[in-house]
Amino acid sequence: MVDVTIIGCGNLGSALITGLAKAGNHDVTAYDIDESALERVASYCERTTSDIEEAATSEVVVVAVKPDIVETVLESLELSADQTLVTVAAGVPIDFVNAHTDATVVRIMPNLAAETADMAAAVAWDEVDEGVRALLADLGEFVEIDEEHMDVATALNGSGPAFVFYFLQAMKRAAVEEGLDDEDAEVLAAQTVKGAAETVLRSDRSVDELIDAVCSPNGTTIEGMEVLWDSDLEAETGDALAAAARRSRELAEEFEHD
Ligand SMILES: NC(=O)C1=CN([C@@H]2O[C@H](COP(=O)(O)OP(=O)(O)OC[C@H]3O[C@@H](n4cnc5c(N)ncnc54)[C@H](O)[C@@H]3O)[C@@H](O)[C@H]2O)C=CC1
Ligand SMILES: O=C(O)[C@@H]1CCC=N1
Repeated sequence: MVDVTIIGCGNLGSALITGLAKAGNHDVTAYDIDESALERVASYCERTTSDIEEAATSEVVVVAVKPDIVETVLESLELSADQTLVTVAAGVPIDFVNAHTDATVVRIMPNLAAETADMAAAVAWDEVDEGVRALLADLGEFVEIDEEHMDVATALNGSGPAFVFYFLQAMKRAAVEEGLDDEDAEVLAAQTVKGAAETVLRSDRSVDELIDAVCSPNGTTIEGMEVLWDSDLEAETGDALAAAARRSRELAEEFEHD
């Protein structure tokens, strides 16, 4: 059992807590200044606290507050060199966090699918941290990247779930327009996205080969694919990703000027 504290139990912090509870390999302490946030996660963790000193005793301390609150939290958090501080905040550089703590700093870009242990995460570290590696492995898939690529990771796997939710909803709405029941359409759209993603992760075939495998000659799929290939969807998706990455770089600049 690795002791982990999650500081900030909002959307992301609570997803991490729920996912870790599912895996069962961590002793989790939840800390927040908002009592109602602690109440919402209480059944998924070993303890909740609003005492920062108690929160600071774990081997791994994850700071999951909004980027503009990170500095306040770091200033109240006394960690030692044998502890690890994990930062998840968009745009907050490792150097900034290092300047506020004696702990080893690991920067990750997680996502909301931590809740079901289906998280995609990118991690940047000077040296592999075994405690964080085990935590990430429990929550889904992760890749190691250089910190300079954190902005694009933030856009791809941090913001990415929202982009996929949007696409899923567009598929669902179109099916409802064609007459399908709303709930049935949601189940079919969501399971289709999940299955397609699993297929990409588990298959040796490229995405283009997989598209080809669904497109029967003179069948239905090719008719839809022709519409997508003729559309601006690929360019628009690229623009959405670029806009999110640009915002991550902007946030980082704010920290460099501090
Ligand atoms: N929401 C997402 O999908 C993702 C968020 N992140 C990062 O995670 C961080 C948190 O984002 P969200 O969970 O969406 O925000 P949120 O607003 O849902 O949650 C933040 C939590 O921090 C708490 N908080 C505020 N001040 C605090 C303090 N001084 N001490 C302790 N707790 C405090 C709030 O009460 C709240 O429960 C951000 O830095 C964001 O960039 C990263 C990847 C994905
Ligand atoms: O929108 C945001 O700023 C955070 C970071 C990545 C996902 N949510």
